[in-house]
Amino acid sequence: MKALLIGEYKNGHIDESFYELVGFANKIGASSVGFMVAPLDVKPEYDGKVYIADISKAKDYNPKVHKGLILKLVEKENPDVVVFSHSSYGWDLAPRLAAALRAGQISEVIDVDNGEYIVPFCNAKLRRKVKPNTPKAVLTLQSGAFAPLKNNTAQIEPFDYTEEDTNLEFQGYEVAEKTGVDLTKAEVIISAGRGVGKKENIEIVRSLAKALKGELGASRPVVDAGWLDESYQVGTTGQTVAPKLYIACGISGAIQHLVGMKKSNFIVAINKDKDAPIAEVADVFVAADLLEFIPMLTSKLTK
Ligand SMILES: Cc1cc2nc3c(=O)[nH]c(=O)nc-3n(C[C@H](O)[C@H](O)[C@H](O)COP(=O)(O)OP(=O)(O)OC[C@H]3O[C@@H](n4cnc5c(N)ncnc54)[C@H](O)[C@@H]3O)c2cc1C
Repeated sequence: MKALLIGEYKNGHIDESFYELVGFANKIGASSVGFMVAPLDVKPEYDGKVYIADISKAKDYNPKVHKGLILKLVEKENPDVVVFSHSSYGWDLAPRLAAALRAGQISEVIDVDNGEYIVPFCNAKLRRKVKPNTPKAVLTLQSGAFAPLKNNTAQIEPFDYTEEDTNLEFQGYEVAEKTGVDLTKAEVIISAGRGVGKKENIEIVRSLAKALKGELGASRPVVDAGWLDESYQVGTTGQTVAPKLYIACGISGAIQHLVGMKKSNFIVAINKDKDAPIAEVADVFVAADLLEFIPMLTSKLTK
């Protein structure tokens, strides 16, 4: 098995997600080569060869140009799998590449089992195993699903730029405006999940946050339901946090939530389902109905 790992270079540095692709290749026992559009003097910490297309010519992003480069490299290296991060770059480029290669595309891989790729579905409530039935496959990997792997400085090989596309011009990155609460600086976060049941019950979690002098956070369904605004959301499409203490209340532990909070120093999960996946990352798991347990805990703390 050979993997072509597509890294991303953004705002002056290699995106750390590249090393998760390296970790993935290592996990499946594949040999690998890397590729990224970057300055030619970039230094990926990767034990192997990384092809670099000059970013001053190919620009940060242009789907036609970047696809053209990768197609050329696929011809040269003949990988079995081309691997992207499940980022906006990967979302846009992986399907284009798969269509051009007539290869199966598997999005949001979170694990591998005996040659089958595991991906979430039904809003990540369930997982299924998928196996491509084409000789090559194009994958995107969910961020945080594979442990990053860094090695020595890579051997760099400049990769020629030939494609041109004058119809599109890269305009730059725009950072989404931050409104509301900034959870990235909080030392204590108490997050409410769908398990709170209804908007009014958010107050139960808010009281605990107040008693612990912490900030209130939320999983996505709580935001989608309009119980809290999106500035409270933790996860892939919310904030990434690393507080000293994170208490997940009625949160199942979907990968998209875990990615945003699993670097917390100490994690407590309160969940009535003792088999909830959040148990895998929790230091303390309280198997209880949060509607009974949290008011008791808050009253002890405020006595
Ligand atoms: C592209 C994409 C991006 C996403 N981005 C994010 C993101 O940034 N952040 C995010 O959080 N999610 C995100 N999601 C959604 C994610 O996949 C999950 O659906 C979501 O995290 C589940 O939220 P939850 O754990 O609150 O709800 P559920 O999965 O419904 O879990 C509720 C939990 O509460 C427990 N529970 C129920 N009642 C009680 C009670 N009375 N007491 C105690 N426990 C109880 C249940 O046992 C269950 O474990 C994303 C999904 C997609 C597809």
